[in-house]
Amino acid sequence: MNTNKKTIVVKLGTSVLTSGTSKLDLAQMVEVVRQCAILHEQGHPIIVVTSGAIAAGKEHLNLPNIEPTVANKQMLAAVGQGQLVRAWENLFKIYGLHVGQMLLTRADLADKGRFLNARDTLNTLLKHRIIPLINENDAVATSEIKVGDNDNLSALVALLADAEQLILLTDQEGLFTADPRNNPDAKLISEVSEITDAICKLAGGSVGGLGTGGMATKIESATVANRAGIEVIIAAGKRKNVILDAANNVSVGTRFVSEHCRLEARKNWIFAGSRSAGGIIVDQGAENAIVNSGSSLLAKGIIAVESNFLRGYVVSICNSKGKEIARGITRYKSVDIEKIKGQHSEEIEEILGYEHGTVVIHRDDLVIL
Ligand SMILES: Nc1ncnc2c1ncn2[C@@H]1O[C@H](COP(=O)(O)OP(=O)(O)O)[C@@H](O)[C@H]1O
Ligand SMILES: N[C@@H](CCC(=O)OP(=O)(O)O)C(=O)O
Repeated sequence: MNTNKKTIVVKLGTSVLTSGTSKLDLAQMVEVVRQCAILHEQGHPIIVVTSGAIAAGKEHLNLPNIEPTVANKQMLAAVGQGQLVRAWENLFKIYGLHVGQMLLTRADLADKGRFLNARDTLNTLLKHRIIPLINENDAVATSEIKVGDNDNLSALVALLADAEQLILLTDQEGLFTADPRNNPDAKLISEVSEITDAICKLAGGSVGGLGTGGMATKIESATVANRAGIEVIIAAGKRKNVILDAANNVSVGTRFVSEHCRLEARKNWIFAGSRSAGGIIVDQGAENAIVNSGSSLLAKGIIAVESNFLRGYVVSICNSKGKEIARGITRYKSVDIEKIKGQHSEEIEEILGYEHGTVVIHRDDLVIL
C-alpha cells in the first residue's frame, strides 16, 4: 500500500448521529458519508465505529422514554442495529460504496484467536474496499464481556486495524478545560502531548442522556490508542469538513499526539506484552527469507514445533542450531503446524480441513531479533 495512505477509524457518538434529538439525523449522517467517501476515493482505508443502535431502536419503536434497564437496552439494540446499518448502507450506496457490519464484544478482542479472526475479517473487508461498520454487540453482550462504550471500542478497533488515526466525533468541539455544558468559560484544548492525571480530571461523564461515558471514556480511548502510536482527534461531528480536515492535519478539535512509533509499539507488544508460548524451528531457507528479505514464515520452511500453543500466541522462531532469530504471532496452533510443516501453503486446507491463510506467521506480526 502507498505510504501516503492512512487507515482512519471514525467513531460517531449517539450525540452526533441524533444531533441531540431522539431520531437519527440522516442529514448529519450523509455529511459523514460524503467525507468518508472522499477519503476512500483517495485510497485511505476508512473504518466507521457507529453508536446509535439504542437511539435508533427507540425511534423505530416510538419509545423515547423507555426505562434504560439492561433488558430494555438490549431489546432496543436488537431492533435498532438493523435500522442503523440500513440507514448507513443506503447513504453509502449514494457514493457507490458497500458496507460490512461487524458486531464485537470485549471477548472477541481479548481472546487471541478471536482477535485474529476479527482482524482477518476487517482486513478482508478493507481489501475489497468495503467500509466496515462496527458497533458493540449490545443485544447479546452482558457487562462481563462488554467493552461498555464505543470510545474504548474504537481504540481497540484502531489497534486491530493497525490504524494511523482515530477520529472521535461528538457534540462538543473537543476536550475543554471543564464540561462546557455547565461551564460557559471553559476553553478548548487544541493539543495534548501527554495524557496526565490533570488532563483526566478535566474530563467528565455524559450529562446529555444520549451518550455513554462522556469525555472520560474518550480520554481512556486516547490513552490506549496513543500508547500504540495512533494519533487521536476529538472533534465536533457537525463542524464543516471535520473528517477531511482531521485527516489532512488541519487543526480541528483536540489532537492527542502520540510520541510512540507504531511499529515500535507493536514490537514492544510482541516482546513485553506476551511471553513466548513455544518455539518453531525453521530451515536455512526460511531463516534467510525472514531475516534478510522481510518475508512471512511459510509452513514449507518449518522443521519442527516445540511445546503446545494456540492460534494467536506469541512464539519464538529458532534456526536449526536452536538460536532464536525472531518472534511473532502464530496463525496456526502447534498441533496444526505439526501436520503442515514442510508442506506447500496450497496444501494446508486439504491437510487440516480448513485454513487461516497461507502463512504461519505474517511478516507484520514478526519481530526479527
Ligand atoms: N472537559 C470536557 N470537555 C468537553 N466535553 C465534556 C467534558 N467533560 C464532560 N464532557 C461531556 O461529554 C459529552 C460528550 O460525551 P457523550 O455524551 O458520551 O457523547 P457521544 O455520544 O458523542 O459519545 C459532552 O456533551 C459533554 O457534556
Ligand atoms: N453501542 C451503543 C452505544 C454505546 C456508546 O458508547 O455510545 P456513545 O457514547 O454515544 O458513543 C449503541 O449503539 O447504542
